[in-house]
Amino acid sequence: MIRAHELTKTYGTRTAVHELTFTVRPGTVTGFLGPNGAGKSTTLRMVLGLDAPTRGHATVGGRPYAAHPAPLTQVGALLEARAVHPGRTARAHLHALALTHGLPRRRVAEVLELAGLTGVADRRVKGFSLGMGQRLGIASALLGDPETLVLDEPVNGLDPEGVLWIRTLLRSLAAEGRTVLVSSHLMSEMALTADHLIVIGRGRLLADTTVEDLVRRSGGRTVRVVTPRAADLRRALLAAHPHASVAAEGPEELDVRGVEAPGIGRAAAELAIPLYELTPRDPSLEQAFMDLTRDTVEYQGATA
Ligand SMILES: Nc1ncnc2c1ncn2[C@@H]1O[C@H](COP(=O)(O)OP(=O)(O)OP(=O)(O)O)[C@@H](O)[C@H]1O
Repeated sequence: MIRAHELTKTYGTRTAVHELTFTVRPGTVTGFLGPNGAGKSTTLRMVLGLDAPTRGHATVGGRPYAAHPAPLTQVGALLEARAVHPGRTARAHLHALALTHGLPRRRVAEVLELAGLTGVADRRVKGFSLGMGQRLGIASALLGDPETLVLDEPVNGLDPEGVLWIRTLLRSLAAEGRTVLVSSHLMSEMALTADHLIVIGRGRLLADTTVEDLVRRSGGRTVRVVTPRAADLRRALLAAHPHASVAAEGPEELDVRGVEAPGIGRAAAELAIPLYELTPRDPSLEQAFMDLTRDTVEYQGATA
C-alpha cells in the first residue's frame, strides 16, 4: 500500500506537486497519468524518498521509504534515469546489487529469466538497446521480490513485444497481491494495463477512479450514422428524443448521443431512410484524458 498525504513540492516559486493525497492499493495495477510536466516523476521520487517533500508525506507499506531496514525487499523501483555502470554486464550489475542489499545470488538468475535477459546476461550494458535497458531496470526492481513496485514510464523505448511483456508482467504481479504503481503519459497504454487510475495535471489531482468511470464521465457512448438523408433523420431523432444530442459531422454523417443504435435504426426504417452505416463508438480514452487535462497541459501544440 502506498499513501500520499498532501504531498507538495515547490521549486522556488514553481509548484511542481500540489497537495496530492491518494492511496495505491495492493492487488491492482494503478496507473499514474498526466501530461508531460504534470509532476509524475517528482511525486514518485518523493514516494521513494529521493526528493524531500516541501510539505506533506508519503508512506510505503506503512512507513516512509527510507525507514524500511531493507527497502529493496519492500519496494522495487524503476525510474527514468538509469544508473547502471556501462562497462558491467547485466549479470554483474545484478550481482553487485544483490550483494550490497544482502539478497541471495540465486535471485539474479531468476530475475534475468523473468526479464527475458538470460541470453544477453553476459553482455556489457553499454551495448544494450533502450528496451534491453528497461528490462534490466525491471529485473533490478524485482530483485528483492518486493511487495510494492513503482515504475516510471516503463514502456518507454520498448517494442510491441516488450510492451505486451510489461503489461502481462504488471498484471501478474498485481494478481499475486502486490501493489503496483506505474506512471505514463499514454492513456491508451494505461487503459490496457491498469485497473485504477490516478490522473494529475500541473501537480494537482484531477481524477482518482477506474477506467470505466472515466469513460462514463467523458459522456459515454455515441453512434456514428451515415445516411444520404442526414438532415431528415436528425429532425426525426430530435423530435422523438428531445434529450438526445445529434451532431452533423458532415453532409451525410451524424454523431448521435442519447439514442442507441436499435432506436436509430427503427426511426430510420419508419421514414424509409436508407442507412449506410450505424456504428456504436465508445469514447476514446485518449479523448477522455485530454478532456480531463486540457486546462493543465504545459506545452500545447496547435491542435490541442
Ligand atoms: N529539479 C527541478 N528544479 C526545478 N523544476 C523542476 C525540477 N524537477 C521538476 N521540475 C518541474 O516540475 C514540474 C513537474 O516535473 P515532473 O518531471 O515531475 O513531471 P512529469 O509529469 O514526470 O513529466 P514527464 O512526463 O515530462 O516526465 C515540471 O514543470 C518541471 O519543470
